[in-house]
Amino acid sequence: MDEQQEMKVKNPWHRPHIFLATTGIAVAIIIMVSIAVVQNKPLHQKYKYGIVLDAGSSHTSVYIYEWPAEKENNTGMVRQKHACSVKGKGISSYSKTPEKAGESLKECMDEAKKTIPKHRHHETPVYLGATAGMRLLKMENDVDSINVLASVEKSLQTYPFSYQGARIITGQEEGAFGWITVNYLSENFRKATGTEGALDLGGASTQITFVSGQKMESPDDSIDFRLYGNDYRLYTHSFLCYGKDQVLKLYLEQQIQPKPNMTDNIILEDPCFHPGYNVAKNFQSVFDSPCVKKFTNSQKEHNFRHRGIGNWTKCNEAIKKVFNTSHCRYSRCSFNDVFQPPVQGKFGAFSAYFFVMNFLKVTNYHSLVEAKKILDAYCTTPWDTLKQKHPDVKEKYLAEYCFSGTYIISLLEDGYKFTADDWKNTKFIKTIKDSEAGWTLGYMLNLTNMIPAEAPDTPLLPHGGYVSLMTVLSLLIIVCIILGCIFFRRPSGPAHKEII
Ligand SMILES: Nc1ccn([C@@H]2O[C@H](COP(=O)(O)OP(=O)(O)OP(=O)(O)O)[C@@H](O)[C@H]2O)c(=O)n1
Ligand SMILES: [Ca+2]
Repeated sequence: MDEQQEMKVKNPWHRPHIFLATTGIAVAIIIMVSIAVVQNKPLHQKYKYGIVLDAGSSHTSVYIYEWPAEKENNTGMVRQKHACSVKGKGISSYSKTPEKAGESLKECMDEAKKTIPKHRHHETPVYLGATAGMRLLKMENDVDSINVLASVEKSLQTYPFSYQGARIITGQEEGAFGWITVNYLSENFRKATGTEGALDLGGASTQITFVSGQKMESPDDSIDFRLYGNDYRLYTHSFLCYGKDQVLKLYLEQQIQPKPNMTDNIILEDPCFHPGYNVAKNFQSVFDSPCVKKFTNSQKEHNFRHRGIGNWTKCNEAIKKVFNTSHCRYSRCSFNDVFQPPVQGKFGAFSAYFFVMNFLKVTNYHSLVEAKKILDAYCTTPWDTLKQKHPDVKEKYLAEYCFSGTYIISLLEDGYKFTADDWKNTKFIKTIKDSEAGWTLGYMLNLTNMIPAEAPDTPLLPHGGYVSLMTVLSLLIIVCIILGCIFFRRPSGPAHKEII
């Protein structure tokens, strides 16, 4: 045996399996270190929290959001941890007893204190945004609206959180932040598929928001955003008085056609209410809103009889009249002389869109024609039959679903000019990945700068992928070490024997 042969036998590096095992270990270690450096993320996430109060016209909700502290600039990371519905009506209903507006928040805010870990309290921002109910109160009586806001502010400041203000948000903010919420939760800002529009139907106002490539003819209805490195031109409009409760007042006012010499003998035969529905109502209580103006104060003292006749076709015809389509100063309008480009893409419809359609069991799997048939059948159902069938549903809601469902279809079709295809592209939603759809999340993301204009640097891998890869590589190293040990120790091959 020559010298070269002897070297080969004595030097274990010359054995291919040892060489392979060592190279495997080295490569695995290099990959692991590189990924760990790029990933640069602790395994135990620390969570941060934020609180938003949605002071709506019909009720107030307190939302608690949470997100991993290290990932706050990534889309889809903030989620709803908890929601609490404040007992009673919206804060605008306390216009004559403002101190009660603040008191009403106590239960839900106490719950927030328990839900959020104590050491995070002082850094948790709290925002209150009031919507159409307070916009209407401000129009009616500015001082009353200031007092109500002062009362909720005083109450919120007694909590250990970081109070950031209570204000009436604009209809444009309400629409735009609802759109941000929907697209943030669906992670559409990073997808090539584009964004979806947002439809919000509240008690007092309604919003439509979508990306449009058309020329924006009215600057008030247009907002430009740069989010995660993409530019978006949004069309958004909020219709005050066209929420589900206020539009019912507009409709009833039109049905009654107030006359100067009105008495208590007025009977309203209403196609949007069920046969057998027969309730005495007070003009004052029905028409207590700046949205309806045709009743004089003396007329409001009277009562009227509200009788249902359950006729969907007539109901639909009557509802159409709440949309004024006789003038349009732009190239195209939705209604009431409001500019609107043609709707485009998919839509997520939430709040009362969902409550009403969910009750009626109408989805976008039904065609528009089928949806109308379902409503027709519902509207003609006698009132007594309905009450027996749904003993747990609040009577006020139950009585109004025929009107509200018909209004929703008319708002989409006659108001926003949705075609049967646009209807198919519209989903009625309550939540997206367990977080409620609405303006609050978008509002908080904006105020805490959690939606950057440019795409933030993202980790190489999602957390799950990172953990899996590290595990596989660790196993590979262990296997290589074991193999290496075995082959190092074992005398192998005939060459060895020959030496001995
Ligand atoms: N399970 C429910 C809950 C609410 N509603 C009704 O749906 C409407 C809208 O509710 P919401 O979206 O909560 O309206 P607000 O936010 O209070 O009103 P706005 O946004 O106009 O200020 C209200 O008439 C409310 O009474 C309903 O029909 N069924
Ligand atoms: Ca609302």
